[in-house]
This record gives sequence, C-alpha cells and structure tokens, in this order.
Amino acid sequence: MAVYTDITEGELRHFLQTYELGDLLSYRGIAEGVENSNFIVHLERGEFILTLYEKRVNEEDLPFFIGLMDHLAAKGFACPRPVKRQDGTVIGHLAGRPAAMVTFLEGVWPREPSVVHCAEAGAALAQMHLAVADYEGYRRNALTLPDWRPLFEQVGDKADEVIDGLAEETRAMLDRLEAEWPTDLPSGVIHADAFPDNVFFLGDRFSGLIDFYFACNDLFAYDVAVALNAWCFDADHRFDRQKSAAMLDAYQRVRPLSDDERKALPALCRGAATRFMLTRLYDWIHTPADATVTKKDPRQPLAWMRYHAAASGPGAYGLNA
Ligand SMILES: Nc1ncnc2c1ncn2[C@@H]1O[C@H](COP(=O)(O)OP(=O)(O)O)[C@@H](O)[C@H]1O
Ligand SMILES: N[C@@H](CCOP(=O)(O)O)C(=O)O
Repeated sequence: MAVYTDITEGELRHFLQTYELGDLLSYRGIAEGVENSNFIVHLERGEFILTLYEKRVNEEDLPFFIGLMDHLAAKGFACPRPVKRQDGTVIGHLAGRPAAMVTFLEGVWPREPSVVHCAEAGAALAQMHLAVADYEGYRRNALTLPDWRPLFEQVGDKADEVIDGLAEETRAMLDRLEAEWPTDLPSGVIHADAFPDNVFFLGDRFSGLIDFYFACNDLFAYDVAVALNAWCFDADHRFDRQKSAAMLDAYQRVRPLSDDERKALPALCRGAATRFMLTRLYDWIHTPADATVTKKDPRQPLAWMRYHAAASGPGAYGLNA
C-alpha cells in the first residue's frame, strides 16, 4: 500500500473546504501504487482520488501533469480529470505535501493481461500519442539515458548485494545504450509508465489511463518499448510474441511506426528495461523500512533487459524485420 504521508480526518476536512464537493462521507488509503500517497475520498458529490505527491514528483512539474490530464480529457481520451477548487486552482497542500484531487475512473487493471488487453493498451497508447499533438506543456524526461548512470552510481556496488554480478552487468548495458541510443525519432508527450496497473478495463475493453506523473517529452517509440516490457512478459519472464505483435499491430492501426522507429525498438526496449531495473533497485535499497509500500522487485526488469540484450531486430517483437 502506498501511503507515505498519512492524513488525519481533521486535516482532510480542512483541505476539502477549498472545494465545492459537499461533505466528507468516508475516505481510505489506497492499497496500490508505488510513487505517491493516494486516497479514495467519498464526498456528497461523488468519489474522487486524492493524491499527495511524494519524492519523485517535483512541485514545479505539477502544472504539466495537471494540464496534460485536462488536455487529454478535453480531447475525449479516457483519463482522470483534475478537480478545480473554489478559486479555480487545482494544486493545494495537505499534511505538508502538494496535493490534488482527480475524478474517479471506472474499471480495473488486468492482473493477467491477455492478448486482447495488450492490443487495447497498444491502441490506447497510440491514441494518447495523437491527442498530445497540440499540448503546449513541455517536461524533460528526468529518467532517460543521461540520468541512468548517475542513478546507478547512487547504488553502486550495493547492486551486487541485491543480485550477484549486477553492478558489472548494468555498467556493460549502460555502455551499450550510450553507444546505440536513437535520438532522431518522432517525439512528443509520452506517458512513460504505461504498465498494466495504470491501464483500466471494463471487461476486455480499455476504460482509461491513469498515473501521468512520469509523463514527459520523449520518443513515442520509447513509450511503446515501456509498454512492451510491462505487458508482454509472463510471470516466468518469458516474452510472449503473440502479445507484442497484438500490441504493436493495434498501436500501428492508430499511429504507424516509421522504419527507423521499428529498427530502434530493440535498443529502446533495452533502455526501458534498464530504466525500470534501476529505479526498482534504487528503491529496493533506499525505501524506508516503515513506508507502507510493496517494493517492486528489480529481478523482473533485469530478466527483460536480458531478453532484449539478445534481441537481434524487430522480429523479436513479432514485427516483420
Ligand atoms: N482516477 C482514478 N480512478 C480510480 N482509481 C484510481 C485513480 N487513480 C488512482 N487510482 C487507484 O490508485 C492506485 C494507485 O494509483 P497510481 O496513480 O498508480 O499511484 P502511484 O502514483 O503511487 O503509483 C491505482 O492502482 C488505482 O487503484
Ligand atoms: N511502474 C513502475 C513503478 C511506478 O509505480 P506506479 O504505481 O506509479 O506505476 C515499476 O513497475 O517499476
């Protein structure tokens, strides 16, 4: 359960006075998530998600995230809509943290994603990539190639205490990524964390995308690479080409990938796997013992990294070479 900052009922009632959503009926911490503290708040006017922004979210980035959700929702893309306070602003403070409320999205995330879920997620990601075309906000990706080595150095040889040999393997992967990373590909605002737990479904159908707090400007194909990692490996870390082919096919029906994007896919997948391995490794070592959160295992993205290290070309993902 990700609640790093707990709140009292008194603090919450005081905070809610800045909205026009009626009386507080109930609230509870949400037993999921990793980055921020989330609460479901039941008010007279309905249910809302209250987020207290924690360590990886800079307060100055909040207008970018809030503006992006507003922009996407206005375009008809299914995502939470930020809730305005009486004074027209969205971001307030609660228990010493920046805080905001968004609308509650119906649906559940798929615990065991099927081929159909992968296709739906691919199409949704492509729709988002089209819908951001006229979003004016800009945010540099704070977790891309130049940031990975410094992040790794904060872990250093402690990596070997978590997984034997990991320090050397990671350094070799970073060397490879620094030599091969593509730059000249179509870019725009990407979600950057389109994992199954951020994609909601009603039955087999996509019902909405949440958690835009890693969103940033970067390569669209990198976003696809994140999703291939997150959706297409099974519990035993085997890559499922049927799922990746379904995801890529559905994505391309909405936004075709260029030849250069397709060629770059193995490198982008290696990078995406490395990025999640590094943040999980960092959190594995640095998360305070008393934080109410289920830490994510760096072994999983390490297995993804190894699959992509051996991938020779787009064929490894079910794409025609
Ligand atoms: N708008 C929303 N509607 C419904 N549930 C939500 C919404 N936002 C978050 N949640 C719930 O909160 C959980 C954690 O949210 P998430 O944004 O992924 O947290 P974190 O940023 O901490 O990783 C989700 O898995 C979901 O159950
Ligand atoms: N998706 C990341 C963790 C970020 O957590 P989220 O709950 O914000 O998706 C990972 O799997 O490492």
